[in-house]
Amino acid sequence: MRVGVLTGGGDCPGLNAVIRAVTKSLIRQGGCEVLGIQDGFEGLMGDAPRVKPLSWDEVSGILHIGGTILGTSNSANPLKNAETLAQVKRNVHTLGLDVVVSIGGDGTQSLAYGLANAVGMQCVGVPKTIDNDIANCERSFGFDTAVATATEALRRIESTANSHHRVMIVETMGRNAGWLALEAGVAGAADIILLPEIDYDLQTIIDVCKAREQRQRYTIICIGEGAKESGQSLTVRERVEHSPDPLRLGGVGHVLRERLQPHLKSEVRATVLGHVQRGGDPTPFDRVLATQFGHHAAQLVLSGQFGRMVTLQNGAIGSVEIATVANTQRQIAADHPLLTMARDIGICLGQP
Ligand SMILES: Nc1ncnc2c1ncn2[C@@H]1O[C@H](COP(=O)(O)OP(=O)(O)O)[C@@H](O)[C@H]1O
Ligand SMILES: O=P(O)(O)OC[C@H]1O[C@](O)(COP(=O)(O)O)[C@@H](O)[C@@H]1O
Ligand SMILES: [Mg+2]
Repeated sequence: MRVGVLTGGGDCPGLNAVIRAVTKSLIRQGGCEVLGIQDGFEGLMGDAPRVKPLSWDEVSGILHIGGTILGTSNSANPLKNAETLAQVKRNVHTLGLDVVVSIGGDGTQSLAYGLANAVGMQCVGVPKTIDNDIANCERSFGFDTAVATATEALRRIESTANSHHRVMIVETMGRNAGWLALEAGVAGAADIILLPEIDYDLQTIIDVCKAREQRQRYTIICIGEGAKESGQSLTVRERVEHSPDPLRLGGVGHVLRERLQPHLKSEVRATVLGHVQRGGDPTPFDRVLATQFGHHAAQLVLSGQFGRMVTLQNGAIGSVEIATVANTQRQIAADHPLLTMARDIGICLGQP
């Protein structure tokens, strides 16, 4: 078999671990020829494909390294028109690919699903995201690393907040899902956690900060980039018009700072964690999970189970139809036990 491997969407710690595991399994168990497609679906677009052979040696020594040796794209749109679809179809044919392992998030899986339908390109999906927002997958690699980085940042912010008696806002990534803000907020002992799933009431936050001004004299707020005040709109950093998912979020921490400051005696400062959450080497947990995902993707390929995405459900590695994942997002349910726990121990979630 000749198998293509690509990484799509935002990069994420653990991608190289998946590339390594899937390639080694395919070579060792199936005697496959593996081709790395460069820069996500972009490598299958244009007049000629851009690929590099993935040999055993090529994927050795990359387990622990962040990012992706294949490069990635979070704006390529092969579904754009008949011309781009024809390019992909021709390039897949020229390369003689039997199947493409698409390692990526909701967007990449949506594209994989769309291409299977439009040009018959066979795909096996592997979920990746620091946002942990892929449907039917309780945990993707990259998330644990991002939580660890954001938690470390919150700890560092706390000592300076305490010294200056400030209200410190820490903004995490996560798009429209609050998993990263919630788990980092809990692990980093945030006093207030604001999530995209729960619109916040400004007065409630002011009240909590004022009460803490009297007692602890500092407050830590952890806010997910997709959070918003009740009645207000999302904070959009940038619009990428040609992308199917054009809104790039960011900056809500600063918006909240401006709203809060006039009401408080303490100084309010905001820190946007940004891409430090996506960069760097994966944690041991993510290295193991990514290796399991890569191995399982190879089993799906070798057994001809195309159109499926590897997943983790109830602690077990398995797979689901890519169709059930495309064009959906996994958000925190209103009755999630972590939310109940947070409220019960006195963490403010922005609601009265
Ligand atoms: N609903 C969608 N349908 C089709 N393509 C999408 C969709 N959402 C995003 N994309 C495209 O998928 C690619 C990766 O999306 P992105 O959300 O950045 O990464 P991820 O794969 O990590 O979710 C980008 O080229 C993006 O334009
Ligand atoms: O690097 P960019 O284009 O600013 O994208 C930032 C976005 O990518 C992420 O880091 C990861 O999202 P994806 O997993 O969907 O790629 C989001 O948390 C964030 O909103
Ligand atoms: Mg996405």
